[in-house]
Amino acid sequence: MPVRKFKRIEAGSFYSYLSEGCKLCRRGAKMVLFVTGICNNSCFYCPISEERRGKDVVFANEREVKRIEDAIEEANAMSAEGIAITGGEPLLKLDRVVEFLKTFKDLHSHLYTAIPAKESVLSKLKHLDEIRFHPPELRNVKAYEEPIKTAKKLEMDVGFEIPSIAYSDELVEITNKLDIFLNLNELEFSSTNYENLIAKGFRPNDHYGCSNCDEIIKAYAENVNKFHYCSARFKDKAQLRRRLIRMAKNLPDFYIITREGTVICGYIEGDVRVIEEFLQSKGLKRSEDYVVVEGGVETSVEFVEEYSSLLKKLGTNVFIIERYPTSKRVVVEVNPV
Ligand SMILES: C[S@@+](CC[C@H](N)C(=O)[O-])C[C@H]1O[C@@H](n2cnc3c(N)ncnc32)[C@H](O)[C@@H]1O
Ligand code: SF4
Repeated sequence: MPVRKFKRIEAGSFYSYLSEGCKLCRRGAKMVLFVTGICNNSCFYCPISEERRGKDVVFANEREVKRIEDAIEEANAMSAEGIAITGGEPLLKLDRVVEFLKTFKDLHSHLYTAIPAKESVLSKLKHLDEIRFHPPELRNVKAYEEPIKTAKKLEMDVGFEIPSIAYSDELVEITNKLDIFLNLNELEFSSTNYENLIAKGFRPNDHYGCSNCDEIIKAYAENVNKFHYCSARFKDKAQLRRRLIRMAKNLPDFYIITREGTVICGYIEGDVRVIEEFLQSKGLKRSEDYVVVEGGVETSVEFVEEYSSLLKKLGTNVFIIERYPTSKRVVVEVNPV
């Protein structure tokens, strides 16, 4: 990979230009707002999961959003400094986007879209700081020239963002001519695009990125002035891990935070009323020393180790678990005490 003008190389990612949205994202400080799973395009590489694809669902990171308060709660849980508005196609739900922009107007915002939106639409996106256009399958790139000019006029930072599927002379020419940035994502494999990508000749690497896209990446890197390449490994190893650590730090102190951003704690499974009575009799305070979760209570490792026999006599099951600090609490390891 060429290194001539690139500022930093980390986990395979490198850049000559980094937008404010990318700076925050690299620090794990962006909350991803998935505005709708609906989209009128059908890119062969679209990575959207079955759970979301084609469905009018809203998520803030992994948390399903039924009311705007759910998104606010998630933003607080990770001390978000910015929002990344995506989908599906967010501009198909313009009112929702406008509402999110208003709610989070004090945070940095960037939006992904495959629609070459007109001024009548773009001008409604008040408070939007940054916009990234994606011409589906790199077709009809010219259609984005006017929207790019309009977005610049509206004082947004503007760029293209595409996966590394092919080199496009036209896209590079417009990027340099209009002095915008290009974010090139390493083409990522998912369960929903895997067969399509294999059929087109792409091959996955260890990080579900692309093992045979190097020539395409190199060509963009050599020809685009404001360039940023974001690898699948970087997204997983740095970006996600940093967001997890931010979330973990907002949990009560009894959780042990690992380098990967997971947390380790004691988990007491059983009748919450009985467990709470016991914990409080030992001087533990709710929210500070223990947390009520689905199916039981989480508390410190030391506590469950010390009181496991008594807790079992109360009819509970006692474990030490390692889990993600996210709203879904995905458990990665369980050890009975
Ligand atoms: C999934 S799209 C959703 C928003 C909007 N529909 C769009 O296409 O811009 C968000 C971003 O993911 C990028 N993308 C799509 N498929 C990808 C893949 N398989 N690997 C890496 N990036 C991908 C797109 O270029 C876009 O910038
Ligand atoms: S435009 Fe975006 S959401 Fe729609 S199919 Fe393409 S990548 Fe997926």
